[in-house]
Amino acid sequence: MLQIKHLTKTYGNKIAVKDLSLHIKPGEIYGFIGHNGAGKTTTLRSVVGIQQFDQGEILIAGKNNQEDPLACKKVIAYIPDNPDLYEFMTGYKYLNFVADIYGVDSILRQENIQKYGDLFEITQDLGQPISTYSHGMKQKLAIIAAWMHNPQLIIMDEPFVGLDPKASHLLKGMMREVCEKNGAIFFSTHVLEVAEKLCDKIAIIKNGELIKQGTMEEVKGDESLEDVFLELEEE
Ligand SMILES: Nc1ncnc2c1ncn2[C@@H]1O[C@H](COP(=O)(O)OP(=O)(O)OP(=O)(O)O)[C@@H](O)[C@H]1O
Repeated sequence: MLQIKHLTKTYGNKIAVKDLSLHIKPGEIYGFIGHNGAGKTTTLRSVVGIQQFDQGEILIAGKNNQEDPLACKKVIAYIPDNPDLYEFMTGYKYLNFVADIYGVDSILRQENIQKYGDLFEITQDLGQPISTYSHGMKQKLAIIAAWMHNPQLIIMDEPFVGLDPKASHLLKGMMREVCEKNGAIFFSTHVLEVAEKLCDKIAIIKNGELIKQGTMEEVKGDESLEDVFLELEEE
């Protein structure tokens, strides 16, 4: 579903990501963890095609994201670390705007807006401008927008930040559902307890370089993910 091959990205003299390779298969929830400034956002932004990179290749469902960006964007959804939405739009307007971009038919969009609006308990707020929403409400709206076109690959940067416990629980279930339909999820998080419970596989990045990856068992063995992560950080 997603193949990152030898990705390198520099900002001036700073190497943000160095020779990073990862393979995420259909049906997998893949967690991406690392210290602040490790290179997670840089990697995710390169995958979704909103940032140029210096070297490497990224394939999404077999297509190169630089040579065929539209085909790639059609099958993915991206939730950035900060839900910077169009504040002047109402929630409804924003969801319809996203649905228009992806060509979602009117029946499916209404179903999705109703279903996820009710589940996240923001249906009654969808008529209000986004500028009046709390951080968590904006995050919920960004999640509903991401799920609007039934994407095959969902990329999320710190998706649980700002969500209340019920919404976090709901999102975890939605992530699992995507994978049961043979989709895949690649997401960054600092919440290691969530990663440990939720992820099939995990990659740990340190100073731009991948230092460990594999199934949860391969990465942590009998230890907790937190202990393994802290040990690797010390090395
Ligand atoms: N636009 C930019 N210009 C210059 N340097 C940048 C830019 N964006 C990121 N960096 C640098 O690249 C490195 C990786 O940053 P990145 O945002 O990818 O880290 P991260 O792992 O997502 O961190 P965090 O967990 O804090 O969100 C950091 O050293 C950061 O300072």
